[in-house]
Amino acid sequence: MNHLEIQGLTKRFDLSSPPAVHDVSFQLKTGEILGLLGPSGCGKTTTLRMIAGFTPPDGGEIFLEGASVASLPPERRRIGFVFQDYALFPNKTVLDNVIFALHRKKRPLRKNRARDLLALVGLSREEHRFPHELSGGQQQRVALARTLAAEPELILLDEPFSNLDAALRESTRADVRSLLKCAEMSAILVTHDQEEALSFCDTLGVMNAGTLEQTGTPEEIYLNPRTAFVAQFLGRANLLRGTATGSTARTDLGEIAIHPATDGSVLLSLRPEHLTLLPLTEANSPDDPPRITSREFRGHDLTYRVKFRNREFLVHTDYTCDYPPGSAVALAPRRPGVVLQEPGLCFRGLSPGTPRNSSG
Ligand SMILES: Nc1ncnc2c1ncn2[C@@H]1O[C@H](COP(=O)(O)OP(=O)(O)OP(=O)(O)O)[C@@H](O)[C@H]1O
Repeated sequence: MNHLEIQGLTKRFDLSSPPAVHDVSFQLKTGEILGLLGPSGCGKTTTLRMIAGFTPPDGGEIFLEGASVASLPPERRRIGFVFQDYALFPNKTVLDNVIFALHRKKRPLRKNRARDLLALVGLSREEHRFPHELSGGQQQRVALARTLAAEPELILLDEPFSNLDAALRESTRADVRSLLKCAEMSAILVTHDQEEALSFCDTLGVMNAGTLEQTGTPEEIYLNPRTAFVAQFLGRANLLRGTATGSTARTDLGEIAIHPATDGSVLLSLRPEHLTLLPLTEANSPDDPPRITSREFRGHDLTYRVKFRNREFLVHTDYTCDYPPGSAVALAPRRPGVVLQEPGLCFRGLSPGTPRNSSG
């Protein structure tokens, strides 16, 4: 059974504007960490707040362990919420902050349980400190210990790492992920940081303007983006028009492999690392060949901008594929172009409008 199931969740704050969240559906398995990813204002926090019970939905259903939570107030949903600003009590010690969240436990048991939780988040030695005596990452771990103290069945994390500097953010999110995994907690992380989503989450949902455009594992979404928005929001993408006949398409780059098979006009996504540069030969030398406009050495790879037919392609190669700026080169795909969903597009073997993968 799914731990959490959301069906057709919808919220409109203002009748004169489009809904903040429109017909959002997804599932979360026990112990799974789902990332809700999308640009500012796309409806991530509103979705989280509806699950927690802070914002009433206008439509749709939320099931926890198969039971609807519609009639339950936030405190009876057994959902923990970790906020961006940690919301610790500044005048209480670390230990007392956690003890405060244990009010449902019998008084003599509280201190030991709080110490167990602080040990779990690696802060036993800091129990007598006050929040202002801790680093941002340590404060975040206290907030997590306090949320775990309430023994929630699900934890919702709203941009919990955004106040930390880059180095601390990376180590804190690795710590928090392993804590959640140790505790076998299901969690939803809201973020607009794609690197955070990729490294922290088991599955992702990419939101755009109130709707969920695609769900799947990070690999599925990265390698098979469904729409141009997803292709460009998660990673970088070269978008290319073409005319498809089955598994190939005629494009500015010549005839290239595509997937899935389709016919007619298509919009394709090619990741920069799925393109490569080759020396020009008589066979691949058009009148006005692709030309390198910039070359950036990035240690383990090289990033090129290549101008061809009045547009720019982004290409990532390994450092051995070395051409100086200004060179004329051949531009070749190393993987099939991914056919993106557009209105009216029909994949071979599927009826019009059918998503090409069942995960999203
Ligand atoms: N209480 C509210 N009253 C009116 N409009 C709201 C309210 N809360 C959110 N909105 C609007 O709903 C839309 C979605 O907001 P939401 O906070 O869910 O986006 P978000 O994806 O979490 O953004 P961010 O990444 O900036 O936090 C926005 O247009 C926002 O202005």
